[in-house]
Amino acid sequence: MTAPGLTLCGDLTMAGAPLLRGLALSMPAGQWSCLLGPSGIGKSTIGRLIGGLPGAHGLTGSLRASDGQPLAGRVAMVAQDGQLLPWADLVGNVTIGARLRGTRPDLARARSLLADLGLRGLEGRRPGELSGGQRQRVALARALIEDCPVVVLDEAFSALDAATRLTMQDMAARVLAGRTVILITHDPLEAVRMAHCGWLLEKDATQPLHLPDTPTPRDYRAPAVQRAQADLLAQLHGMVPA
Ligand SMILES: Nc1ncnc2c1ncn2[C@@H]1O[C@H](COP(=O)(O)OP(=O)(O)OP(=O)(O)O)[C@@H](O)[C@H]1O
Repeated sequence: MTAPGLTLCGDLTMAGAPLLRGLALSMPAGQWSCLLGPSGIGKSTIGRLIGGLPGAHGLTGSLRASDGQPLAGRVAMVAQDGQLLPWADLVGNVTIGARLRGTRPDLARARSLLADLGLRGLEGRRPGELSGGQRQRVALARALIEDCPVVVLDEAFSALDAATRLTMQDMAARVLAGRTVILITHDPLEAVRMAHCGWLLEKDATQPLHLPDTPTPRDYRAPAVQRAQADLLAQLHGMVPA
């Protein structure tokens, strides 16, 4: 699997009204690109656009993969709440894509992915019998089984406590290595730990993030990480009306 880079240029609308103008985002192949910005600015809308999900949004401009091939069928999404099926067990949740397509689900691979993500022995449980962190791992397994080269993580770790979040971020970096990841987050530390590049979104401007030039996932204790986190938090704080 070779992951393409993505470029998104132009103006985004929501229900016919302007949402984000002058986008010029270049998301490198096989790396993590982060989208940050105030609530309601349009981060998830960009995720849905990349994922090809329907909605009231429109783009005047272009969204292209660097290999020139269509993106359809090559993007997996992991959402904040995991969007698991409450009545299906974990294997049923992980294999839902195949079932919906009417193809034979790969049950062995589903079990193997669940085991890789630390969920061995829980395969027969329903999502309601799991912790929030375990549910997030099931959502990640469901994205991984599709073997898509592009993965959108939309607030995928936001429901977790701080320590579990760090563990999940490290695990995601490991299992998603080589894929092009779009990380949508509210958390400046998550952006600074995980992203190779990123942008702070504003209605009419897109500012690149200043991230440490070190390998990811970065150590949250490193002075450069702490400085970048504080600077980003100050920028975000300045964008919230008093
Ligand atoms: N179907 C819709 N019809 C009209 N407006 C919508 C629709 N879906 C979303 N919006 C609006 O589009 C804007 C962008 O929403 P989006 O979910 O992309 O923001 P976000 O930056 O991800 O926000 P948050 O950080 O709060 O999740 C918001 O103002 C939202 O109210």
